[in-house]
Amino acid sequence: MGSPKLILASASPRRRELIARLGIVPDAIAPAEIDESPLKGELPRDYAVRMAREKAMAVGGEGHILAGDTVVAVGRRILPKAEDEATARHCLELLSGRRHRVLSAIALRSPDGALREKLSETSVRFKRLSEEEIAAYLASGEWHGKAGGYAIQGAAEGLIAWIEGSHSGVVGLPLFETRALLKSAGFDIG
Ligand SMILES: Cc1cn([C@H]2C[C@H](O)[C@@H](COP(=O)(O)OP(=O)(O)OP(=O)(O)O)O2)c(=O)[nH]c1=O
Repeated sequence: MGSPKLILASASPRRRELIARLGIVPDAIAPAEIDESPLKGELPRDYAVRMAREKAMAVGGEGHILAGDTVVAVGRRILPKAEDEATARHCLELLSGRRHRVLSAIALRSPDGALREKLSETSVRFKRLSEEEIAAYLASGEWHGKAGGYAIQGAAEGLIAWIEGSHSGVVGLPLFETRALLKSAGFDIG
């Protein structure tokens, strides 16, 4: 018997590319529209898991539904997705020269209603960023729409001194956790 059907509840091309590295092509892609505001006092990891779960619940269709959510946190503080340059600058100034965490949660809803979740946690440290480095990175535009105002899969990796955890998790879909979750749901993965 082949693998069950998979629906990827995501608008992110990066999640599609990452899951392809496991040899999986989703049967359908269905972006989840949900309210992504954190609750008052919500911890970063709780927020990431809740978002992944809500995305998996928001999408319909026949098959297993996989969703993910990636959150950048400094201590208990959840950084925004940078939609404008001022926000991106603010994030980069905050991340400069210090360690932060990237929480990447995934949720898989099975046709029988069962919901499985996993969380990947990665520590990342940027070098101390000079004004020139920040200005050049802002000019690249790569921060646009990214949690925490950077994308490790682009030029920002040249500014990252150290990472411990899951590189794919930082990009948006932790492959170790995703493979384990899909396998436990009966997917045929080599
Ligand atoms: C830190 C970091 C974030 N990001 C991106 C991934 C996500 O686009 C974004 C986190 O937002 P998410 O809400 O996790 O994902 P999304 O809105 O892009 O897609 P969807 O909800 O439809 O699945 O930040 C990177 O691409 N690279 C990085 O290094």
